Amino acid sequence: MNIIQAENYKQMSELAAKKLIEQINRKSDSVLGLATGSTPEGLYEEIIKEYKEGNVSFKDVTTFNLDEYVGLSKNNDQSYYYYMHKLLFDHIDLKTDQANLPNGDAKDLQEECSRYEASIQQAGGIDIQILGIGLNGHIGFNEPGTPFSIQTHIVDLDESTRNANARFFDSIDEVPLQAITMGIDSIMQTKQIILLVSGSKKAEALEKLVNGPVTEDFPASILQKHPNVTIIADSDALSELSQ
Ligand SMILES: O=P(O)(O)OC[C@H]1O[C@](O)(CO)[C@@H](O)[C@@H]1O
Repeated sequence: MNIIQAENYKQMSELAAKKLIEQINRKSDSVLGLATGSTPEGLYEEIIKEYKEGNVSFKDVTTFNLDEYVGLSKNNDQSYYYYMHKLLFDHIDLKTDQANLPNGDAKDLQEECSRYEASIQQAGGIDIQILGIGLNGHIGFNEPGTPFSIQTHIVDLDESTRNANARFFDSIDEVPLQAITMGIDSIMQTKQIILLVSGSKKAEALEKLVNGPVTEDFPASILQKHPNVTIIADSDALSELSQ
């Protein structure tokens, strides 16, 4: 694993944007894997800035998001569909039909998982995947105990994850109980991974990811086995590693 130390959140976001833009400028029809949560918000701001300055175009790019809540419609302002449009897609020249998220409002969720996984394969696989990490080591919404062999699937969200994400909702009761997420196997099949980690709250999780045992009890530990992972972390997140 290659670890890049950023001074702070802004620099982490700039470095990640630079890597994504280099990828697109090298291969205009790149397939990007995108993440939600607080961590990539700065990355998306940087990308929009670079796009507006004419440094990159997304017209041939395809994107796949990691996950989506079950039961929220696209118009719900807590859905990841809404988040991605508001924070990125509405500001760049990515074609709407090239921007993919699991449909958490599908009638047949199982079928939706298979359809989503197949559409990633049809697009030729993901060239570069952006990841964040949850405090309990989740990547996407793959909670501790998720089999490493699983592809896109429906998950019951951990109480700790619902609590962590309650800050985006009016109350914890409104946080969905389930989500659709790309599985660990789907993530491991991506060609390159950029993991973003910011803040002292994530320091312990990052230390476990890098130095801990590879175990389904801590899903992110599987990244030790991926051939091309770059971690971009700020100094607060790296505090447990550098001791
Ligand atoms: O960036 P945050 O908000 O700390 O979230 C960490 C991770 O948790 C999720 O939001 C899912 O809860 C992931 O999509 C994200 O990578």
